[in-house]
Amino acid sequence: MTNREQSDNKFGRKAIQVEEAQARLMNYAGAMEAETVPLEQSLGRYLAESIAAPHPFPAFNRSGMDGYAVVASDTENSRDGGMVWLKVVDNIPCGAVPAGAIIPGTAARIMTGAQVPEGADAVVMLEVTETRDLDGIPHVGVRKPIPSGRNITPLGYELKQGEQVLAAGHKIAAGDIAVLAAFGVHDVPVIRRPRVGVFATGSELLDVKEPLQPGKIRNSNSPMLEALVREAGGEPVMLGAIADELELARSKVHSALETLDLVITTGGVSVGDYDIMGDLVREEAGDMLFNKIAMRPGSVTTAAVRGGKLLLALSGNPGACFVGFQLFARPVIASMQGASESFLPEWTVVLGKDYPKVNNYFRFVRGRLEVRGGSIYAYPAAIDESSVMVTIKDSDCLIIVPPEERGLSAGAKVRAIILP
Ligand SMILES: Nc1nc2c(c(=O)[nH]1)N[C@H]1C(S)=C(S)[C@@H](COP(=O)(O)OP(=O)(O)OC[C@H]3O[C@@H](n4cnc5c(N)ncnc54)[C@H](O)[C@@H]3O)O[C@H]1N2
Ligand code: MOO
Ligand SMILES: [Mg+2]
Repeated sequence: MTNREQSDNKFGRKAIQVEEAQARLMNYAGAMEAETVPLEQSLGRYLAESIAAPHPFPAFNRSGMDGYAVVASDTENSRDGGMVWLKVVDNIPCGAVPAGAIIPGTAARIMTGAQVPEGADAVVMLEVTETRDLDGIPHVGVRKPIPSGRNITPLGYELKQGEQVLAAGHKIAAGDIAVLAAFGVHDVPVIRRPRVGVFATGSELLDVKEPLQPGKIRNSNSPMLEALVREAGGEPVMLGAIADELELARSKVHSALETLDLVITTGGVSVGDYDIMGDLVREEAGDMLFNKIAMRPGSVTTAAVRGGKLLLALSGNPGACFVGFQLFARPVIASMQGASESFLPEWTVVLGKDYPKVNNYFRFVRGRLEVRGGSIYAYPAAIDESSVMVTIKDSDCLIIVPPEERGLSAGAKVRAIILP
């Protein structure tokens, strides 16, 4: 047993791997109920059902140009530079229904987006036509043959009726909203957002509005977590900060878990005298999922289940709190919204500069991505200790540094988790 393992054992802690911790959490991160939201509020929500096209799209043969709808074979005779004159029998603006079919020798003036009349199989663009009256009747002259189908988008070109267009669990983006609107889905079936209680523990914590006092710090993790929960699609319910008192924490946790869907705390999970969240979870060992993970930062991240609901106790150290959220809270919140993909994407990137630090755990290093010469580079933050807050803002990825004997050199291929 290593020294580290001996000391973990003394405190009733046994480190598990990141994937194992994630898997244990996901067992309790089932999707919430479905609800409907107005289309204009559906951005970023996860679809509760798949959506199939209720009708073909487009629902009629659509003109792609302003010009004349013609029978293509009529224009054959213009092959040798001769002009073919067609009788103009209709004028079809967008939104109108053609008066009748086009027969050989006739044409209809038509606008972009308007319904192509029966019989017509091509649209000649306005710029290559001439007009004149013959016997007081308007005629259009076409100088070149046009192939059948030209400038017409056929019915069902984009989607056939019944074709699945959006899958359940898909996160709705602007393009999806266009699809839903086009199909008349004004009440969108989505999974309810989980209500996520957030509170901080720490007798040193001041509110953002309070003046600084000796030995104290402002609570920066709570507002950060509020933003992270919102970004992940959850509905944050801010429960303030409490002093490091076990009974206070116990009643806060219990009441929050009774009314909310998930509770996230920050602080007090290590082995210090006032690390009450660690004690709280240990005391109710039957409920504990884990209290040590083989990772840095955030090794002390702790989780428990009560009444089927998750308590995720993140470290107080800001860097560890942030990383713990991205690795554990974000996928849980996504999965509770029925997301088909709960985890952040991982890319293979090139390490931009040496990373000499080593340890026997996986390390998730805050980094910045840069594209150069067709390759994606990731630069580790200048200071990335767990206790450091300020470089969180400079990071758009977490570089995964495996537990190696030696550090990594610039140019090494590494995996990186891409932050939203
Ligand atoms: N003897 C040991 N000491 C520590 C160990 C260990 O294994 N043995 N682990 C270290 C590691 S790793 C971490 S990470 C921290 C975890 O600390 P806690 O989760 O118990 O967090 P606190 O003790 O409450 O606070 C740590 C640090 O973070 C600041 N903090 C706390 N809450 C907030 C907040 N809401 N906003 C901003 N900053 C916050 C707090 O003031 C402390 O500076 O333990 C190590 N120690
Ligand atoms: O494991 Mo602590 O959470 O490094 O930073
Ligand atoms: Mg502590």
